[in-house]
Amino acid sequence: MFSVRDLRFTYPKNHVETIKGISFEIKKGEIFGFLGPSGAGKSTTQKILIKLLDRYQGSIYYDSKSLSELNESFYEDIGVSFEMPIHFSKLTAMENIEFFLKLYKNHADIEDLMKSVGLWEDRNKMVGEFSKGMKIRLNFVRAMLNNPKMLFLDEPTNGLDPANAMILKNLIKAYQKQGGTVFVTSHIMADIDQLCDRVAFIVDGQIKEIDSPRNLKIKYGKRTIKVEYNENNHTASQIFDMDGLNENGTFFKLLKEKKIETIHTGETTLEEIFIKVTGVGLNHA
Ligand SMILES: Nc1ncnc2c1ncn2[C@@H]1O[C@H](COP(=O)(O)OP(=O)(O)OP(=O)(O)O)[C@@H](O)[C@H]1O
Repeated sequence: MFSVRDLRFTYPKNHVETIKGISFEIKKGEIFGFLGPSGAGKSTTQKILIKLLDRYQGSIYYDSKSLSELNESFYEDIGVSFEMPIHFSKLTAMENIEFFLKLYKNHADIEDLMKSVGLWEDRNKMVGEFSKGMKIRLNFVRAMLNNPKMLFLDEPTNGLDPANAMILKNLIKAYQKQGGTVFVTSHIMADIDQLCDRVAFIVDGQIKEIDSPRNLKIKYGKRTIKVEYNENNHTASQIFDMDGLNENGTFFKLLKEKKIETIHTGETTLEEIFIKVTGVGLNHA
């Protein structure tokens, strides 16, 4: 869907590059994430991809066409959500939708869309009366009004409580199931882990690693197993190497003779991997 090669960008008044030669591809139908600390260049990259910033160096292709040569029709293809919900609170949900629908030639089936987010019954309520969760769902509807082939989401769960964050993540996954492609930025490791098919680690305008969260965990995770068991009414534990486990006599003896409490693989979290790969934490500014 997108192919980005050696992208470089400097803000007009800055002397140093904000984006320092990054390359990546976003495949059709995938949820692709940019994970990085504040100031890494996530929003800047998104703004370039949605043609809000130009004068970049390098090449960007969208659906095999050079992004710089695409006209306004590009906006018929994409949906964007860069903000916490902002709606006209004195208008009903439907009035809000009708207002923004006028911006597009392509129109989604609004009844379907509103039903899919569970807001159809509330369509004639004033948005001012909506709960935070309802506003978030309405914001998602706004990004979907033109039936986009691709969604751009900047820090979508920032400031949301876990329940509302989950609502939003489920909507994003449902969109993907229907064939949509998503580019999402976040500094929240759990979002990326739960949502993304592939993730790029970005720090200081550079991509340090790109892969699926699962592959990253396999690549950087510890190949160990920790067994916790009861020993004289206390919890004891032993760590075993996963390699050669099928021939490890001590491991089998433990399973046979002790009351096992837990068995865990030595999985590394994405955050730990991020620090390992980039040398900085996700909250580093
Ligand atoms: N309009 C601008 N003019 C000059 N510099 C800017 C501008 N917008 C952003 N920057 C700088 O570019 C760098 C990258 O910013 P960007 O917003 O892309 O980071 P980010 O990874 O999205 O961070 P955050 O998670 O805080 O949004 C930062 O150093 C920021 O100060």
